[in-house]
Amino acid sequence: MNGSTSSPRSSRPSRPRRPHPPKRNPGPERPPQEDPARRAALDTLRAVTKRDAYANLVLPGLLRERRITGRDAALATELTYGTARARGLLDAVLAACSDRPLAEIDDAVLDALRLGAYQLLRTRVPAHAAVASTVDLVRADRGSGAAGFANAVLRRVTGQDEAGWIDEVAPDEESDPIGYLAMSTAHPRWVAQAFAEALGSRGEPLRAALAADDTRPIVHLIARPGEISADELAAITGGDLAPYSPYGVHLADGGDPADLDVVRERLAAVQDEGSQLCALALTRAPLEGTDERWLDLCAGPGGKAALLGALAALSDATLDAVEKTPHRAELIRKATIGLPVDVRVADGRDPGLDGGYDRVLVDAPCTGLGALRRRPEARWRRQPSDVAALAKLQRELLTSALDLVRPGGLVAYVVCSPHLAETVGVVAEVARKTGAERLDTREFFPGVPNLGDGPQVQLWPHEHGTDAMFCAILRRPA
Ligand SMILES: C[S@@+](CC[C@H](N)C(=O)[O-])C[C@H]1O[C@@H](n2cnc3c(N)ncnc32)[C@H](O)[C@@H]1O
Repeated sequence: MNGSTSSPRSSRPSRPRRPHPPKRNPGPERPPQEDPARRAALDTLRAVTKRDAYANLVLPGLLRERRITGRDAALATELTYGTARARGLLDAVLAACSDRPLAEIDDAVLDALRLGAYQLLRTRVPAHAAVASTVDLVRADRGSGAAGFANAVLRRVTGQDEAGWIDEVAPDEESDPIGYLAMSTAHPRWVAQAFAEALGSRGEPLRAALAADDTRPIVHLIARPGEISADELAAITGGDLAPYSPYGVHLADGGDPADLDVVRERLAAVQDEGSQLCALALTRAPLEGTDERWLDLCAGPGGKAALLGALAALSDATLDAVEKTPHRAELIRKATIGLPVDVRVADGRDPGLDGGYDRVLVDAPCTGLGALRRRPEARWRRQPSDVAALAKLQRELLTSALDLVRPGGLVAYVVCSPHLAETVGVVAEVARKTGAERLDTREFFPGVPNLGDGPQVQLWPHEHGTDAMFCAILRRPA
């Protein structure tokens, strides 16, 4: 606990909480001075807390609606995403600075406190501005009593910088290195533990992997094979050729890629380079016999299906795309217009298909722990209890894929997660039960460094600049 905390939790008598003053009472001291960037940030954080919204979907709409642009928009974005990512660390600090448990603090006040604490600990916003602007927001939303409380808590936060607070609230680094790294990089402990197990590290690689979740990902585009080359796409967009995917382009900065003419005309699309590489790996693995019927068993919203469909068109093959959710199946249809792709709404575990496919992709539903940098709040929303149910579904889908592929045919199992229970755990068990052969998948990622001991491939943001995609290619026994 912070020594300056005025009334320790244990000494507080339990008594009914007073209702907050009416919302419209601005308090006697001064009228609230709302800053549009911080208001947009707080309103987005409220939507994340109240209705499980995605910050990166809510905020752009709010900015547009309120005509917030330029530096204000940049500030709102930085504060919103930064606060959502750092939530666990901010909560630990706020708990140390508050004389009541966080669970007893009004949601709206707590979200504002997080926003204020984030500015104090992780930005260069002057402390007085961070405190005053947050107190103004709280006063406007919850009145002067709550504003006084927020002011007191945030003043305690100003007592130390981030490093000082980490020393105080994190587990001991020597005896619990994973717990320490989890707190200092603002990750739930179970996520840090899962990364540590996948990396085989509790040291620098783990720190780098966790830190990479706080970096803003560069937009990756894919030049649709047969329509436009990566060189042409790079020249049109001013981007750089991707280091590993022959179809990939990295966009330097700024702007909404959906506004690009090449994207609107479907010559290119937004797709992480790791996703491109995993879909390509399936097509690169050598196959004896026929090679004309491909299947994507979990295809929505259609990113990999569009790439596979374009490659299928170039090699006289066809692709069947299965998706359980009708609206996502519709997205596949849109993404694959003009390609030899047949979309079917079905459960991939029993899709009612004849089988006999030459190549099958299983891009299974997963925790998404490999793409935490894309969804600011995701690390706090996922629960360790999600993993077992997903792993069961993943095993069933992979088993179904091996059933649908012809003898000697190939299956790529892909997830956007490094969690061992979703990756090697699934592949090892299904391979054992079905007798499928695990190929050295690293061979189908030519030029990509640091792929470990194989046979599977685990990509990492801090190593490869991609999402943490996992890929294993299996062959059904002939
Ligand atoms: C990781 S996403 C696939 C991403 C896609 N391959 C792409 O590149 O755009 C997994 C998809 O599987 C779908 N899904 C979930 N359970 C399924 C099931 N039992 N059968 C088929 N699809 C399922 C989800 O709706 C989701 O669209």
